[in-house]
Amino acid sequence: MIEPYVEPAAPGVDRGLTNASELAADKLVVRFQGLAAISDVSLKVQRHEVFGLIGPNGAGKTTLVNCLTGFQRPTEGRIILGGGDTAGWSASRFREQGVARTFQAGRLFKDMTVMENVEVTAAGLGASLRSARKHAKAMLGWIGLADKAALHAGALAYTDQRRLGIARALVLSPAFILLDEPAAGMSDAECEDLMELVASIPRTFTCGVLLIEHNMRVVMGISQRIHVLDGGRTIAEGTPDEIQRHEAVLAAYLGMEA
Ligand SMILES: Nc1ncnc2c1ncn2[C@@H]1O[C@H](COP(=O)(O)OP(=O)(O)OP(=O)(O)O)[C@@H](O)[C@H]1O
Repeated sequence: MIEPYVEPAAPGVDRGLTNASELAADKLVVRFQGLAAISDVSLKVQRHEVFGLIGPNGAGKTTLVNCLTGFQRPTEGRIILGGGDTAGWSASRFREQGVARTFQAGRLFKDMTVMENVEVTAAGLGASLRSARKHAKAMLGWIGLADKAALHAGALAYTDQRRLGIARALVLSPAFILLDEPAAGMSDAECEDLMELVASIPRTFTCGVLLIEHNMRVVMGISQRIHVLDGGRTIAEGTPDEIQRHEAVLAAYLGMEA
């Protein structure tokens, strides 16, 4: 059961970073030395939803998320945040404007405590240390890591490291959070907890979620809409029910464990 999130009385991190109701890719193309990793992909993530992004290995999911967060410049096309073009924005500008992400590899400060990991992230956006600490504490309580706040991040079990990554992204008070395979390596029971947690993000934080996930039970269970890539191209978009019956999707996954 997830605890209610209690926002600290004096938030140091501005919650109104952006009023954007949508984060969109418009006719996106990314080429690496001539190889098209993304070809003419358009999608829109809305602030009230969990939006799943799936596709076989090498489909272009991470490249797309890299573009949506300023880690990769599109070769063609645009990334639009709340109707405004983001051309030329750095990754830190995306973060400041309310687009946060987690990474497959975690990227935690392993020698710092769990609390410090969240605190420095909040402080990095300009919050005072006191207010960053308040936020970090509230966030760790919500995500279920309060009792591990004093441990080194490197000492956490893998699944708790994933939670910490999400806590760090959420403490930035984002309008959108992009989660790269949060369920990787988790047991069925851990996946259940994660599903409950991720599904609650839009209403708890007024924050849209883009979820890359290979675990079909997770992505089908909590996404309102799902976009499917294969070989850098869009092959389908729809509700979980529609996607599970979609012929091109079934063909793309044929022979793969889904
Ligand atoms: N920096 C890069 N330089 C060259 N090619 C790249 C680079 N990044 C990705 N690619 C290629 O682009 C294609 C899409 O890769 P990407 O990692 O986006 O796929 P993915 O759907 O996230 O895969 P996975 O599910 O395995 O993480 C692949 O063919 C990959 O080899």
